[in-house]
Amino acid sequence: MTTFIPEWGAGSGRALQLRRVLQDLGDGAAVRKPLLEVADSADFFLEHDEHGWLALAICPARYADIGGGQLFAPDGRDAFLRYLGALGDVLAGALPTLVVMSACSESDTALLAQDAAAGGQMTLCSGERFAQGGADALRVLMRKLSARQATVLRRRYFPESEIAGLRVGRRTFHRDNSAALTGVFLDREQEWASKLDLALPDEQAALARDFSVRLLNGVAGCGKTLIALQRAILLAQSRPDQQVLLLIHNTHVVADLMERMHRGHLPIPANMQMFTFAKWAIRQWKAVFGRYPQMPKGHELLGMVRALQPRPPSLGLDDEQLLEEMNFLNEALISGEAGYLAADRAGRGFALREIERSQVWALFQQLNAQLRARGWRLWSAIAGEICDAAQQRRDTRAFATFATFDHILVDEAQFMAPASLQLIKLALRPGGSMFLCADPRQGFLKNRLSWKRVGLAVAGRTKKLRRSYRTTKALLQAATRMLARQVEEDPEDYLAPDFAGMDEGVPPMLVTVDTPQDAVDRVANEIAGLARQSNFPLSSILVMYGGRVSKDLLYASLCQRIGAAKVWWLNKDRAAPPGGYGAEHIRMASIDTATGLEGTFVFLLGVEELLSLGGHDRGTEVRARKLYMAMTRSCYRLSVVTAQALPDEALGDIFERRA
Ligand SMILES: Nc1ncnc2c1ncn2[C@@H]1O[C@H](COP(=O)(O)OP(=O)(O)OP(=O)(O)O)[C@@H](O)[C@H]1O
Repeated sequence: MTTFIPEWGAGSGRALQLRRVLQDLGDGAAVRKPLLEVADSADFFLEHDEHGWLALAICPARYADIGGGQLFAPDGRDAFLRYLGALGDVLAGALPTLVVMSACSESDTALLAQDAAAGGQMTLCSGERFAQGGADALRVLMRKLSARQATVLRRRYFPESEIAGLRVGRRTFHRDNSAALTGVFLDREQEWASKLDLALPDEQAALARDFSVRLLNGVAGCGKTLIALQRAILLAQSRPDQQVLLLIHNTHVVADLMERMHRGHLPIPANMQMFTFAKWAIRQWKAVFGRYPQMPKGHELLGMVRALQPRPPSLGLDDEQLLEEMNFLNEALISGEAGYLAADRAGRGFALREIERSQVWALFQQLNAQLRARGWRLWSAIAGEICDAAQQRRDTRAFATFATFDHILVDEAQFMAPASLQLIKLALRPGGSMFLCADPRQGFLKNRLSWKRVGLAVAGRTKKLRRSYRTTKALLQAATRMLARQVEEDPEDYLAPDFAGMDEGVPPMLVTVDTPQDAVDRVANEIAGLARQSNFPLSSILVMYGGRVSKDLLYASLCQRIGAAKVWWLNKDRAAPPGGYGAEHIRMASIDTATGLEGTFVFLLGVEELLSLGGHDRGTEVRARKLYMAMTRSCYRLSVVTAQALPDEALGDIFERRA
């Protein structure tokens, strides 16, 4: 089937007829319509894997308007000739162009063609002939373009699909400079996904009175973040009177994207904003309540929870589990005990009987009262409090400074709680659109929740992407095998990766050392070795650490080996690298905040806890998903360094072991 980019809905009779012909081009063909204003553009650009390219222009002018026959009216004729001249000018005439004179008869079109002396790569035909000739006639007219010509064409008419500022990835050290000349673009499926619903006929757009939602489900590294970013920019550029918001889960990814945009010379349009959800939610809270929310520090909060627990604890929950359950109450927007007793806690990892739920509810009330007395609140309460306030006032327009948007795009939506999604919905203007990107396999932070349960009708509005551009086959297979062994996937969300055509690569490596200090030394040594090889940019190196090593020691060792200005500790220098954008640096991040990041060479240490898999409880599932996320950060080589010997059978067929 021909891929229409953007997809067309049912339109007028004439559009349907056109679509029918183009549809017959079949598999391997794409029909692109420029979405940004480009002077003198044809209406469509047809690309066929075997036959090449063809520009297609539909000219609705009638013969008399152009001044056909012997009485050529100079104005109409000149304008028509200028129109043809501009169309034929693309790629110095190398691109064949078909102009369909949709309102002219066959004979009139023949006269026009003669008179206009359209020749070479320019063909004129009547609407009738176009319908008769069908896709076969189009294939005959198509011509292959060189990679460079195709790049010039795509940069001119579809600049939004070019991947700017591409940094890591295996091609970085293949020293493939040809990418600069031939460009790297979203693949057809990605481009299609990035432009879904962007050319709805008016009658369909009017149907989306409330708001429209799309879900992009994709395997790790299939380009979800990229697609969300490109779509947000395109929306902002093509609809300058509308407001666009891109929400990203991870602060580091925002910083990383800013750096990438800086490198690709891509400015953020004035009507687009990019935030982490947390930062945005705090701003919205302030807009509603007039001040910034205050929250206790982690240890203060745990202390309060501990003090609440009866002694000896009768609930069988440790302090962290109790706090997690209280956060669940906020995140699931549960507002009363009855609601809690009836709530679906599937996937929470521990069961609670009715009497226990009542106890938790009472403790939750006590904690909230204590927090309130100090002017504090749980972070998890932020989104729900705004939603409640909106409900009481019935309308968010009552909050003068509450920001609303025409389009909201959410990356890593698998981490969003129902309350967060509710807040996002609240910020959507009527008729707005919501575009969610998710990889359910990496969803280790939130409990299994279906989109339906959070009020988002994504059935039939979900696109799945299975091809990873980041990792190698060996790495993705290893991560997939590890996860499959530990986690029973939800069939609704299951997404089998497509391994076809991937670089083979080598399996991940597991290095066992004696102590956590040795693990730090080993990683610092390897990185110093890589840094000495001038063909590996430092930015291709990512170090992720877990709780079993000293992060300060790791940072100090790396700084000592390669220089403090060359180590970007993302959890410390949150917004920008120490040497500023554009400078070379390795990146170091806690595994808890590494979602969305990537590196050609990835080092993972201090994660012994994650490697002790086994069993099928919720804790194991959470650890396995986290390990899966971490393993799929690597584009090429992954080294895991552990200070704890693992039994051979544990991860024997997942990792290649090294001493
Ligand atoms: N068509 C493409 N051609 C070349 N590189 C691509 C293409 N699509 C994506 N990439 C690259 O693949 C990498 C992964 O993309 P991205 O981070 O957007 O994936 P993701 O689906 O968000 O991953 P994850 O969910 O695992 O964080 C990026 O380096 C991106 O630039």
